[in-house]
Amino acid sequence: MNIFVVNCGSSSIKYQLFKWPSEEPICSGLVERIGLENSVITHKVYTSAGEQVIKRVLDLPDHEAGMQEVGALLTEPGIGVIQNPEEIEAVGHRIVHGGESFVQTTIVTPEVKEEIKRLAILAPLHNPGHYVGINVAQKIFSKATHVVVFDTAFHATMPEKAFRYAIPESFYTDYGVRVYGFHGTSHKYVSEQAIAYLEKPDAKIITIHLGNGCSMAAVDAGVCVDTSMGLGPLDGLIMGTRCGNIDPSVVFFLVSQLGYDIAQVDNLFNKQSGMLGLTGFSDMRDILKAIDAGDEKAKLAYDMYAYRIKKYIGSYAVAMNGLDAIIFTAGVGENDDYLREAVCAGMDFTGIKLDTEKNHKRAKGLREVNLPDSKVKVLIVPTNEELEIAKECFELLEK
Ligand SMILES: Nc1ncnc2c1ncn2[C@@H]1O[C@H](COP(=O)(O)OP(=O)(O)O)[C@@H](O)[C@H]1O
Ligand SMILES: CC(=O)OP(=O)(O)O
Ligand SMILES: [Mg+2]
Repeated sequence: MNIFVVNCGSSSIKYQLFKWPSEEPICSGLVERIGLENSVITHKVYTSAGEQVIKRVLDLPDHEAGMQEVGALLTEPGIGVIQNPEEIEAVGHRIVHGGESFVQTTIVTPEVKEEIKRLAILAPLHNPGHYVGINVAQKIFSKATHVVVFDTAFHATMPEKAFRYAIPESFYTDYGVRVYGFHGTSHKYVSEQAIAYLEKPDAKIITIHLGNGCSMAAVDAGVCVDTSMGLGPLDGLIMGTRCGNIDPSVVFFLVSQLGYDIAQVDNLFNKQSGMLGLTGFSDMRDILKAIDAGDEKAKLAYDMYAYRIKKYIGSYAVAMNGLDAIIFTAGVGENDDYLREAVCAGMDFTGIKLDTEKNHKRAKGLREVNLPDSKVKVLIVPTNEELEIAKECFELLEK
């Protein structure tokens, strides 16, 4: 079976085509910097002779333009991996927010699409892209069964003391106002990889997913017990354009003193804040360049970003009463060695001792970058949300 997986992030589309059940990747790709100048498509075709990489720079204003470009690449003469889009039998879509209605992997129906669209109120940076992604993919892969896999699913195991907010109960019971948590497919995938690597099914692990959106999870014996994002993907860590954890008093101040309306507050916190608000750049590579050029604001923002992660490591280690491993994953977590160093610096009392030399080495795959006497393993585990989604997709269709 050919399973095509689409992961529309806030600024990117990741996609991968798999042969299933052999789990063989046929091609994959990444559309980056959507909505910014010079969007880049990196498309990889896997053959017995090796990997063929096709890179194209073009301006892609939105997810729709990106998806169309991806569809054309799959069948392009010379590099195409299929003759006809009808050869794709299933498409798995990554969906950030399924609200109370959807937690389990589900086949796309018009009702499912409407609910995903409606939930854009809770995930304004993601659900609109997902909705467009499903519609465009349904046109291109019209013969395929389309399936949605939710970011929230892995967090459904959290105990009530972790997922409830300290506001009157009726907001939870009547309206579902609670912590949902996101990036679940990634937290699940990397924690399972680490458990297998450590050969320790009862390991206490903190997963640190640092992409454009950033979140952490406390995973005890394979089960998520807490996570840093909340009702929507805005709480917790400092992100590319999102502020993360902030005192709600700031909202009162913006509204009562500065005359903001709620749409402006939403726009400020989701799109103009985080690293963008602090430095003028949302992409960590631009921030690293600015730091190199002596930009003090960029340096402060980087320190703040790392400091926020440290605080969650501390609280999750205490919440689980122990810690066997921390995992860095996603764009920043996997690639930014200076950030990993900044997070792990001065944490010896927790048992975390980074091997700076190993940490700076460029390498692929799961790797351990702690010193031999570190009580806590420091792991870099490349996430593979696409593989996990294909797996969920296949399991559903098999039933
Ligand atoms: N070599 C690198 N060094 C530092 N940051 C990097 C590097 N490569 C990618 N990133 C950062 O990773 C982030 C995107 O991560 P990704 O997981 O692809 O995000 P998303 O899925 O949310 O779109 C960007 O901020 C980008 O700057
Ligand atoms: C939930 C979320 O923030 O996703 P992303 O990192 O893809 O923006
Ligand atoms: Mg992502």
